[in-house]
Amino acid sequence: MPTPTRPRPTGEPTRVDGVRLESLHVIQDVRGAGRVLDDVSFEAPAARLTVIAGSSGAGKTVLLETLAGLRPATAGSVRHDGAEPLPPGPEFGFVPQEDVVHRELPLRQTLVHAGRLRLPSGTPVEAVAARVDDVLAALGLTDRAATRVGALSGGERKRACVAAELLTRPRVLFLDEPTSGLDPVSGAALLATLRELAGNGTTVVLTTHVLADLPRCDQVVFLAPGGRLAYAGPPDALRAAFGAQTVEEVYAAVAGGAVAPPARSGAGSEAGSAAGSAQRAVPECPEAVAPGPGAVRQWLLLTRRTAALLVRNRLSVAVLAGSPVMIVAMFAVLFRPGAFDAASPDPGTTTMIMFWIAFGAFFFGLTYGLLQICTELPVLRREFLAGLRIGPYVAAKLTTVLPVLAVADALLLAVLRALDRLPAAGWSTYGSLFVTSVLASAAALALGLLTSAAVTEPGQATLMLPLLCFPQVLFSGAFVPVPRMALGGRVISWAMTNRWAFEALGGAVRLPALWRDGGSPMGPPLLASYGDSFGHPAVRGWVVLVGFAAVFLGGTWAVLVRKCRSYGGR
Ligand SMILES: Nc1ncnc2c1ncn2[C@@H]1O[C@H](COP(=O)(O)OP(=O)(O)OP(=O)(O)O)[C@@H](O)[C@H]1O
Repeated sequence: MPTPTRPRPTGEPTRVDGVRLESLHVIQDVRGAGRVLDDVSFEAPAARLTVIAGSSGAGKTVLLETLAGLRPATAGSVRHDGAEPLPPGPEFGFVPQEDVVHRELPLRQTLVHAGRLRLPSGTPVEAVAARVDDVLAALGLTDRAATRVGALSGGERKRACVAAELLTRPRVLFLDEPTSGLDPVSGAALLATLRELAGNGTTVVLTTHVLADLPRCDQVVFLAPGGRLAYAGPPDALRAAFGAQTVEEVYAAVAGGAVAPPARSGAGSEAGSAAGSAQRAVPECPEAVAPGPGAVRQWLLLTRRTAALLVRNRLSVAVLAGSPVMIVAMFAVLFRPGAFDAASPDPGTTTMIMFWIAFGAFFFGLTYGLLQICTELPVLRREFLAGLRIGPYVAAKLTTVLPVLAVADALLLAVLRALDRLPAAGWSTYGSLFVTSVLASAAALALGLLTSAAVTEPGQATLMLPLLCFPQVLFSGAFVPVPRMALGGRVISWAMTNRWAFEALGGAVRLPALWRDGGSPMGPPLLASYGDSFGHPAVRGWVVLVGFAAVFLGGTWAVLVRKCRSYGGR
């Protein structure tokens, strides 16, 4: 493992004007967990490093999110510079427990993407690059700039998350357990970096389980089980406040219900002064901060980033390239050539070829979509706080992945024609087959995105694959023609995109005429079974597929807005 490098100074660091934070008699009731914070009052002074400690489940994360203004308090209040917390903007930094930078790209490129999304609209590319270089140097990451984020050590990756936050020079930075899982040297280096940030004016608040973090901060806030404040004050007075020899003894005393006397802990007095100042304070007018990029620019930036991530992700590339190759290979060995020969067709095979083209297009779309969102939800939620809009985000997924799907669909049709598994027909027939395939893929991609947005982890998305595929096969109308289905089956088949794609494809290659006039004894009975399944204009199927895609994309948008707005359990 590379030795953690100490941050290097980069000329004269720009001082920022840190935010003074106050927690005033905060009570936080969480559904399912009861009272998590119980009358917590303290002040986190501007330009200081405050550490929130306490045993597991004491409410440290909830307190951090409440102090950050991400969770409204059930009772009591939180003040930033004596006023209501403003919605998060460029002056606000927040690093949750999960990593909030993509792992696929080199560190510098990752930060340039983050900078272009977060820095004010119109910031020149060179200025973004210069800012990224400054931040990399300030965090001692310059020599790791070309390394893929996923290949960084845990401590370096945590600093990479902090780097993304520093791009906008935040006045306040919240971090949830940034030193957890780091070796003592990496943890100490990160703490030193955060101290330096506080020295430059940023108010830094972090939660921790690491005892060594406590003496390195300016103030300790100690939570007792049940979310009561046990201590708030300087770290060097912590042990004395509990009559303890070691910090471990403090943990044990607090677990047993000990609370430091208010006068010594400073909690009461500071809370008092905080409350007083809250009444006195004239809410400061927030500095005018230039807005970030608008919706169209966000869409362009996200499209570029999604494309870069797509080609860098080995699993995506394997799925992108592997699925069409696998399906074409299976077609070639499964079906004999010439099934569409007008003089002696093979009606059963023509049905199956149409079905598997429809299902292939569906499968490409679904598999491409399923891992798109769930693998980066923590990044999206953090960027949402920084001003990213969900509409451009979902649109960027579509505009990046759909062209790849279109190429896969076109290749599938071209190879099948070249292998004589599709009829010799004109451009209008193949144009219709192509449009139907692309729309089937688009609807499936949208279904994949919706599923990816709705699940809580990638493993669940993978489990959803068979669940989503089975009904599309069974109720497509290929194996049991729709007119032969029971009433319930017919109703369900309406909701299957594969049914509409299958019928439009069958109509495009004129299956009814081939079966009726082709001279195969199998033709007329099949025609009787399928009824008028293929008798509608392809446009009908296209409209239905576009409708499904729109509904699924709308659902994806709604789910993501709900998930992003509920940051901090709201
Ligand atoms: N969204 C939520 N829904 C239900 N319970 C919650 C939610 N958020 C927090 N809690 C509960 O609130 C309590 C405090 O949680 P919190 O994550 O703040 O603890 P913590 O001190 O940070 O713990 P740890 O150190 O283990 O991370 C826990 O009992 C937790 O289960």
